[in-house]
Amino acid sequence: MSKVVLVTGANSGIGLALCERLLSHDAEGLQLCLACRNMQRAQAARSALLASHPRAQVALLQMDTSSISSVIAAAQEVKLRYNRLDCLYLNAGIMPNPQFDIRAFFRGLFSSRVVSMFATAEGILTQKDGLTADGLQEVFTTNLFGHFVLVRELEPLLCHAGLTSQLIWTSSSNAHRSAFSMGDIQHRRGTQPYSSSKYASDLLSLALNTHYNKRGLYSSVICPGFVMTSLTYGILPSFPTFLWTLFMPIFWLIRILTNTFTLTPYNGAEALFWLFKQKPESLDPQAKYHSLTSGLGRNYTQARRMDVDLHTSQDLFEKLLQLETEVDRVCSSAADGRTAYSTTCL
Ligand SMILES: NC(=O)C1=CN([C@@H]2O[C@H](COP(=O)(O)OP(=O)(O)OC[C@H]3O[C@@H](n4cnc5c(N)ncnc54)[C@H](OP(=O)(O)O)[C@@H]3O)[C@@H](O)[C@H]2O)C=CC1
Ligand SMILES: CC(C)CCC[C@@H](C)[C@H]1CC[C@H]2C3=C(CC[C@]12C)[C@@]1(C)CCC(=O)C[C@@H]1CC3
Repeated sequence: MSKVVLVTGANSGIGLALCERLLSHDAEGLQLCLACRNMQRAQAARSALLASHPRAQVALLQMDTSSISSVIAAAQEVKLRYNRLDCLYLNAGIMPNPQFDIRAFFRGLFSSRVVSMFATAEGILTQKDGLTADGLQEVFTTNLFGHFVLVRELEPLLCHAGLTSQLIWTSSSNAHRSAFSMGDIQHRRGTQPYSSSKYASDLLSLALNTHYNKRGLYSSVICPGFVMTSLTYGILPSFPTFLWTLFMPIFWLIRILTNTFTLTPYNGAEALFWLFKQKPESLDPQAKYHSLTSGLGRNYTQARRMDVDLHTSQDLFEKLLQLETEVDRVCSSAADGRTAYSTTCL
């Protein structure tokens, strides 16, 4: 029986490289569904995949993870098309308006924190977040909450008696506990919405295991390392792409110090692909699976313990459930014409 795999943010970067790797592994035994917000880019990605795997089954699904109504409509469509889902990759993500602190970077270069700075970008990167049409924080909704709603909506396809399914989150080494606050899960007030959203995905994955393992659904988290994609090009927008290419020899040298410099989307997708081949029951719910590339260019996956605890993960899960109910209430009253479609109160 062919496996049904859905990937969000599949039209570029790490998501697209993952699709390519999955099809190279098993082109005919998969039903791959690319969930993307921009159908033109999605179509281009599908054509590229079919060019190298002409017999593959590759479907497209329109979904904008920053819009809750779009996520719910997409989930409805998935339920019409498939009767089960084996693997759901929660990969779509944004880091809008990044601010790179050059001074902090140079201070870090000449400190004992240099390796950790290159691996995690701690202390050198902030972002300016915006609001979605629903009045939610954009980074939180795109990276985390839209995916949470998707999982909840797809529960009937993911939880099947006697069978197992997998959720695989693309998190980051930039996920820091210090950026996250339980009193402000959307990160309305801080300057590190990206780090906060990724730390929240680490917590949420643990909570999802607590709630769903007994129903055959397992959740894991990966970190792709530092990969050159449109997301990272956006960090230094004044840098033309060729300058990044000129830096490649420096990055290869840094890779000798920190094997987190995976650099290519293919290498970055290593842990995503590795997890697909594992028995979900055998995975550690408290581990983050890192894509790593050695100085000699060898790709491998390594599990590292996450800085998460059950109590905090449970608190976040409950807050997300509350927010889901609230968004649902606002959506239904908007549909009845009772209130404007806005959740600025959340
Ligand atoms: N590159 C890196 O070094 C690292 C990346 N990551 C994570 O990897 C994931 C993939 O990023 P990466 O491949 O680097 O970057 P890309 O920008 O290449 O890919 C991001 C993907 O997410 C999609 N996306 C963004 N916003 C939405 C939305 N609202 N609805 C649906 N899809 C959306 C993009 O679609 P569109 O083309 O329409 O914008 C694109 O397909 C992200 O979660 C990122 O945080 C984690 C650690 C390091
Ligand atoms: C010679 C200079 C131009 C080098 C600049 C390097 C930095 C731009 C990068 C060093 C560590 C990188 C990093 C990320 C972005 C780019 C760096 C800050 C991420 C934050 C990208 C997104 C993630 O999820 C984690 C990455 C950690 C490392």
